[in-house]
Amino acid sequence: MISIKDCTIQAGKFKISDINIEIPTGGYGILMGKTGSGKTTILEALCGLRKVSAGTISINGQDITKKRPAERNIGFLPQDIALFDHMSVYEHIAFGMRIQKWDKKVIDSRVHELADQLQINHLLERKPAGLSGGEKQRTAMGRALAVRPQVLCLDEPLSTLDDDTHEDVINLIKAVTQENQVTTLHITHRKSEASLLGDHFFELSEGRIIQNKESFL
Ligand SMILES: Nc1ncnc2c1ncn2[C@@H]1O[C@H](COP(=O)(O)OP(=O)(O)OP(=O)(O)O)[C@@H](O)[C@H]1O
Repeated sequence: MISIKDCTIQAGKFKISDINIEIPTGGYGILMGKTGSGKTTILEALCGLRKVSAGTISINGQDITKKRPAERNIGFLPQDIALFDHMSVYEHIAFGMRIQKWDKKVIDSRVHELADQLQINHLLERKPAGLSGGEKQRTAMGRALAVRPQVLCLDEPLSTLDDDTHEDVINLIKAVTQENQVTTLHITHRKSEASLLGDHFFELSEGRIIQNKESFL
């Protein structure tokens, strides 16, 4: 379960208070709201990239408010995807597991398992230059999911895709998040994306979180 409780988060002069978001284990939370309303700021606080000055953040009942990003067991797909030019698709997916010093054979088998799920087997030796937008998204998704995080944070992961690719990747995200049993918080501006993927819906409006029962925000 993701629980953001009574949090105050600041980014420069920008500040949001009394932020409350709760998503049960295995749930898929959608966060919407106007541009500049603070959605990324909330996601960054959850991932540990931004401090909270009040309130608590916990995952599966464990208080992680003061933990470093690497200790939180959260997979993060940032808005700009942020792939590394010099690394192959294989190396991207293996990245977190190598840092955590997983056994080589286990890394190899996990890379192939995810590449299968994400349908990027044929791209494992390629570098990001020349990959399509959808292929880059899948690679970043593989990197985010590799170490079996409890929580996945997606910041507008599909914003650069055309309508057909968009639908393909939505179906893929749905399948992959279910297969990997992660609790997800996903920022999007698209209502269709929200209703196809989400089961918990939050809107950030004038600094307040409103929880909606349905996806039509
Ligand atoms: N480091 C910073 N210093 C000053 N202001 C910041 C900083 N980071 C973010 N902000 C401001 O905080 C506000 C919220 O930004 P944030 O990126 O969280 O919005 P958002 O809802 O994700 O927007 P978008 O939908 O456009 O991605 C913006 O006004 C932004 O300029």
